[in-house]
Amino acid sequence: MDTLVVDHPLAAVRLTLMRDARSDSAVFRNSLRELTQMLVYEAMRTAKVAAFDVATPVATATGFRLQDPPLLVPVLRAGLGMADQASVMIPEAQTGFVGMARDETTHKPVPYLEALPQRLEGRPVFVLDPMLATGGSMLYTLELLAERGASDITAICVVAAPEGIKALERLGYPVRLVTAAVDAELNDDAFIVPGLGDAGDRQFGPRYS
Ligand SMILES: O=P(O)(O)OC[C@H]1O[C@H](OP(=O)(O)OP(=O)(O)O)[C@H](O)[C@@H]1O
Ligand SMILES: O=c1cc[nH]c(=O)[nH]1
Ligand SMILES: [Mg+2]
Repeated sequence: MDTLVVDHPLAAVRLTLMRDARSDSAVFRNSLRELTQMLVYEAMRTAKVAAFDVATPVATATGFRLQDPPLLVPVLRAGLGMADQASVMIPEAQTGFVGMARDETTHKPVPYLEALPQRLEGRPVFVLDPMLATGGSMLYTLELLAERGASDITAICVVAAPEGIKALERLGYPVRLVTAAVDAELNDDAFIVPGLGDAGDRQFGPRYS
């Protein structure tokens, strides 16, 4: 799988604030927003543009517009904290939603929301979820997207575990990964180590199912 680790001092500083257990939810959310800006910027580096003439006050210049703005798909809850900033970066983008929560015993995702276009052939999709741990939640999302014909998918994460990356590679979905870090491993609770804890709880507090 094509994996881009965004290794930049400004990204590292935001990631550090997110990792720091002393950061409160306001600091955590703000750091996630700022980091999302950098991840989306890098994810869009290879986006196709269409050229057109634009009149400056002086002469004609070549201007550019995005040829195929991606569909943004935040995975609730934690991905919600990335959605607004991704839309700021790509104002032309539309947004679909997927919601799921891991069962704390089995670590398998339990879906509760699916709001996506019926057809996604030829349309780039950016899945927004800060955490790729076992990969179960991302795989479920990729399945929904592939069923609708998506074949150009970018998973934008903050921290990825090797186990999750391997799971994505094993199933061979048409996906590339953009992340701020690849961490060491998962612990017995399937949390990423060192990770940053529960990205949903750290933004919003405990989950009420
Ligand atoms: O790779 P996986 O093992 O599937 O774990 C990753 C998932 O866990 C987190 O969500 P969580 O289930 O905690 O829900 P939340 O966002 O509501 O907290 C995270 O945002 C991912 O969606
Ligand atoms: O470390 C982890 C693993 C799954 N979900 C999280 O929010 N954090
Ligand atoms: Mg959570």
